[in-house]
Amino acid sequence: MADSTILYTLTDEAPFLATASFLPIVQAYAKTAGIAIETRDISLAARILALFADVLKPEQRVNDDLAELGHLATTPDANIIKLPNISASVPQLKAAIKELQAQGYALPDYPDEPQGEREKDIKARYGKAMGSAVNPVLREGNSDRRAPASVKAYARKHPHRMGKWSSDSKSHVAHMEAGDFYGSEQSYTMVNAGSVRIEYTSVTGSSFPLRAPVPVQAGEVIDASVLSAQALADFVDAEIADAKARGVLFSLHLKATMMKVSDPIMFGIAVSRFYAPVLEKHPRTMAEIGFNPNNGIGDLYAKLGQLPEAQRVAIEADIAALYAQRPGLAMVNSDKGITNLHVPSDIIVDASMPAMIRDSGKMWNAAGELQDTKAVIPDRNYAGIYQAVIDDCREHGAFDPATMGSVPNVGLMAQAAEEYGSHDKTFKISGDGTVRVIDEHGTVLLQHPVKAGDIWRMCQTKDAPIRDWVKLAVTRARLSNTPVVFWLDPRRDHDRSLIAKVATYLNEHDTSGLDISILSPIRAMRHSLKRIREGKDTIAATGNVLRDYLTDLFPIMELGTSAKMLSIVPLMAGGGLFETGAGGSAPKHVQQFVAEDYLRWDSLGEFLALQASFEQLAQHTGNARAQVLADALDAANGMFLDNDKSPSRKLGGIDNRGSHFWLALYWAQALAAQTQDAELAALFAPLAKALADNEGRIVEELIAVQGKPVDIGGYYRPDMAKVPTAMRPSATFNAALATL
Ligand SMILES: NC(=O)C1=CN([C@@H]2O[C@H](COP(=O)(O)OP(=O)(O)OC[C@H]3O[C@@H](n4cnc5c(N)ncnc54)[C@H](OP(=O)(O)O)[C@@H]3O)[C@@H](O)[C@H]2O)C=CC1
Ligand SMILES: O=C(O)CCC(=O)C(=O)O
Ligand SMILES: [Mg+2]
Repeated sequence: MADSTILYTLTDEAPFLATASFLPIVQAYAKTAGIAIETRDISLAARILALFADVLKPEQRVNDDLAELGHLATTPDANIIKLPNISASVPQLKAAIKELQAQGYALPDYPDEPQGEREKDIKARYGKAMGSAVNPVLREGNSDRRAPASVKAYARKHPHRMGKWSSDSKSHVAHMEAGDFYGSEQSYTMVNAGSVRIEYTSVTGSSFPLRAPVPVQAGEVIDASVLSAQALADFVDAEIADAKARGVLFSLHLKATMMKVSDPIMFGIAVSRFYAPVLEKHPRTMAEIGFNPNNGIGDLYAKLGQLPEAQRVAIEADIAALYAQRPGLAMVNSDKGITNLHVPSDIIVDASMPAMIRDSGKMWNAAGELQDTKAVIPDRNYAGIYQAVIDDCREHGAFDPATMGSVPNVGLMAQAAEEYGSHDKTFKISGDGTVRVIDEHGTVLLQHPVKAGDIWRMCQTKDAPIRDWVKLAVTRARLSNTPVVFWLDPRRDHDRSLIAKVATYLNEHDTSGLDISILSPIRAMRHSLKRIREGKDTIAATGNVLRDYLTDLFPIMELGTSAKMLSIVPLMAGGGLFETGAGGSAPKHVQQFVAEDYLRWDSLGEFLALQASFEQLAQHTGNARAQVLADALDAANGMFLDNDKSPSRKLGGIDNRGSHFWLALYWAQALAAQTQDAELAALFAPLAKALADNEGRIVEELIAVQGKPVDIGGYYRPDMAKVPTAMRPSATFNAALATL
């Protein structure tokens, strides 16, 4: 890679569309400082194509850009801007395969139940594109996510609407009391580097390894835990009955995308229990059509079409009768009849719980009204934090974005830390027995009795990332003069291992005058909420899961969205990975765009990431102009916020494309006005003038296209001839940019 190169990722859905409008601006401006902005395609479609190069025609083959970026992330030269991408559930994966096949790619179908070696290989390959397959590869550093001061000031000036809370809200979180991962966790800190084997022994005494030995480093923390399938099923049954008795909606919140092995199984158990009367009445039909509850009840609806009319109608009637007896299900889309149990990727806990909390603790019912809800989050490791927020809102009312403080996050994330790296060590257990983790000397480090159907998993957390995480927390506390709380639970074995390491590594730093504490997650939540109501900030230093949860929760409460977050990953090898915002790829936005040519995606996260990326490049390469670009972009971001140029939600205002115009204008103006680099100022002065002079016309051209359906020639792999046309509809703006 040339010195002055920034790699900008092409991803999926809304952020991909936004890139078609924003990237030409960035490339034009960056060029003036000799900076090349190259793209790398890590979309779901591109990742699938890279995995199946051997079955494609030579001209259809694509480079494995993700592997390239993953390697780069371990080098000091890395400067990567990473937009959110799809972490595909099985239904999404199948839809992407179908679309690519229709576009002429000879990909094999996804085999649900692989027969023979060839199909097993196909399924294993698709498995690599499934779920959270990108972030863990790139995240070779820990996470620093926060609302920059300008963004916080904007939110205080323009507080978003927060649903009112009432003290008699019946909404609550339900979790298991036993038999979950929390209750069974065991942890061990490796003394020496080497490897461990994961061995299953049946009750009859036969043993086999569940996978190849796992390499481990000295000082690495390994954990194992097991979730009882029976206990989960019993729990779900009880919660269905309780939701009915209390007259609240039933909703399930998991992370089936990122926890791609465990959580689809848990989701499937909930689907099986909720629809048990129907599924148990028609077992043969269910097997015939190949219904898999792990893919959601949407899979059943999709497959019912294969049945003869009479049979289909009978099952549909049984489902309708079941709905009359069951508690109401929370809806993902009540207009379209999409329930909380339809597709596992529709109820991703990090985004779905904050949305509920923002909406007065309610979710949508089938009639399209908001209603109190039972949020089912089975495992106790993290469920309690959401109950703490609900308790706080019931007692004190909704949070006030105009006055509330902030909770920045320093997250332990590097090298697939903790649960988020566990999917290749997570197993659905085939029969009753024991699972053991054994070192090279034959010493049993961890062991659990298991039953058929249970989910057993092992997590790994390497020592260097823990040390780096503590350092990052101290650095952020010092730089921002903010107290830091480590969210660690002394009742968890893993967290106790971490508490010991945190104590050790804190000693490596000058912590004089800093306020550093360790609290269990529920206490840490209560403490942070109390302070936030007083307008005070508290850094949350958390593990990987809480990082994910809190960096949607707090931004959504404080800023109305996680799109406005600065999300930096200082890579341990010295480079920088700049994530954009803390949210996802917003599928709902694409639906709206295709229907009415209006994209409400907010690119502020991209703007913030770009500023940080230019700054890193300036420091790493000594390119002074990169710093001028960064400073001017910082000023432009301030102007953008002051003038409230984020896309509005509805047709008629400026959308994502319009917001890019304003950013380009403010950035050009800031570059023309700066005095550090006179040549650069002279270069941007005519553009700044042209954009300002033509503002009315450009905005008009951008708004004129709205209101009609738009064809982008594909969802997972849109047509690259159609997308730029759709995303760059202002001839005047395009012509002005071309003069640079
Ligand atoms: N870093 C990553 O790569 C991440 C990827 N994902 C992936 O994204 C997909 C969707 O996930 P989901 O959990 O639904 O979460 P999303 O964050 O995509 O969507 C939830 C809602 O958040 C709002 N939102 C998020 N980002 C923006 C933005 N930049 N501008 C405006 N609004 C925004 C939208 O609200 P509204 O509709 O009200 O405007 C959106 O509907 C999944 O495939 C998931 O795996 C998820 C999280 C992170
Ligand atoms: O990688 C994913 O699937 C989601 C990542 C995510 O939600 C986050 O990091 O906040
Ligand atoms: Mg998240």
